[in-house]
Amino acid sequence: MKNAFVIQGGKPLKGEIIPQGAKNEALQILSAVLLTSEPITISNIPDIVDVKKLIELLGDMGVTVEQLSADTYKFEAKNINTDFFQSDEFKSKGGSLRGSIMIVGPLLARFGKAAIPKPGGDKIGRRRLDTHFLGFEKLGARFNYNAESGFYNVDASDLKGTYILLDEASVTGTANVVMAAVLAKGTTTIYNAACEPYLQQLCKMLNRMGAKISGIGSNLLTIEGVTELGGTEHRMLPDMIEIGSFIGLAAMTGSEITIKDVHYNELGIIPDTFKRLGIKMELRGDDLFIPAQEHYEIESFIDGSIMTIADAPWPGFTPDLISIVLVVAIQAKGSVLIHQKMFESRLFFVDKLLDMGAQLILCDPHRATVIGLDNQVKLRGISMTSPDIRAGVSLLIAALSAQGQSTIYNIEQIERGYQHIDTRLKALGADITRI
Ligand SMILES: CC(=O)N[C@H]1[C@@H](OP(=O)(O)OP(=O)(O)OC[C@H]2O[C@@H](n3ccc(=O)[nH]c3=O)[C@H](O)[C@@H]2O)O[C@H](CO)[C@@H](O)[C@@H]1O
Ligand SMILES: C=C(OP(=O)(O)O)C(=O)O
Repeated sequence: MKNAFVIQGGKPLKGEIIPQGAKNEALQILSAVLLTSEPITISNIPDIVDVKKLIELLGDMGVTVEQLSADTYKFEAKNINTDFFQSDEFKSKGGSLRGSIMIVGPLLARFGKAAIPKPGGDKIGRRRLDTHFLGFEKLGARFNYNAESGFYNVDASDLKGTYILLDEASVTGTANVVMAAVLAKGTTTIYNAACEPYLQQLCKMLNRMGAKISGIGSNLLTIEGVTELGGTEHRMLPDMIEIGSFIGLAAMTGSEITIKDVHYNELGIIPDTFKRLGIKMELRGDDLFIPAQEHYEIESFIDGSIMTIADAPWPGFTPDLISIVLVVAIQAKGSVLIHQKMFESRLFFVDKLLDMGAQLILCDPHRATVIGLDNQVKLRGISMTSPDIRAGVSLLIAALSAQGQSTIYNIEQIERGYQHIDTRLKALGADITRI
């Protein structure tokens, strides 16, 4: 299997790119098909490794999966084999991606039991699951850890609605608890709920299936339990993290790129955050046009102090774009403090950027100061390994902007979340070879 990209950098790109369907929405929406025995048709499903793994896992459990077109599937969770959850196969497949944790909520809601293997996902710091466990427990679930098998078995034969104050606004945690609560008896109130567009999309889909969720888009959700849910159709939003990545790519490589059908109103603070780095963009209909820019200048705060870009739960700036912002700042004019608050190991990839010639200081595991080069000096190509999905794309952007050849190993990390990325960037003129 070919697992590296060789990139000849320094060539400006040009053209149109269509963002894929959202990875993190897809993982929630696909898990929700387990909530009903009726058919659910989902379109704009991204063709990426994590999503394919989850679809395969659903099939292993007994869900009928029919692919209707390249990005549209029909699912029918009529006959679910609950014994599968104790198998080694489930342990290895379920344990290989983060999103698999979200099948637990629907399974508890519909079958009263589930098992949880330790989930995968990026190694970007501690990734605890307390919010999921505490939420399920509040609804009446009981956990039993089997040290021998490495599974948490959960029993939830009688879920009852209640008031739940989440210990943090966890994205997958909120989705999981919502999916458990929709079929619980009585009313559940979830406060400090995460409210990313992923969750809004999930709640809207559940309501179309017959659920009664109000407060969508806020951090206070009220869910009146119903006895059963029916089928529906759902279309995934474009991936806002991919859109942010393409904005960064355009700026850093001095390219003119049009990002098609971005659903601008769902992008929250993302465009404004890139604008704070001085990146110009224009909304044309629902397409985002990024002009070729030789220079972009980082703004200061109103009091004249140095700009800080930090992540926060939605509607704050998503942590999944912090690595991209960091890389793009390297060729800006001015300085910026990048603060990755949520994850403690997500900035360590900057040692590769230093090797490429970036001017930055890693202040501590959470913070890096970038002193922009203003395109006076180009980065130089090197060989490097991608540690996680977003660092991987950031390194790819850096490599495309650099002089000379770069090699990025471990591109499985990138392909976990970016669909056919080499082919799509080649269509814009990028020189990328897979080896
Ligand atoms: C499959 C999926 O959807 N993955 C996303 C999901 O992961 P996931 O749902 O696993 O992440 P969580 O939202 O649970 O939390 C992420 C990290 O942030 C910390 N935290 C969380 C909330 C908070 O208010 N304060 C805080 O510090 C948590 O302790 C944890 O370390 O959300 C993350 C945070 O947007 C994203 O990076 C991941 O891409
Ligand atoms: C960290 C991410 O994904 P996961 O939660 O699947 O590891 C991400 O999408 O940036």
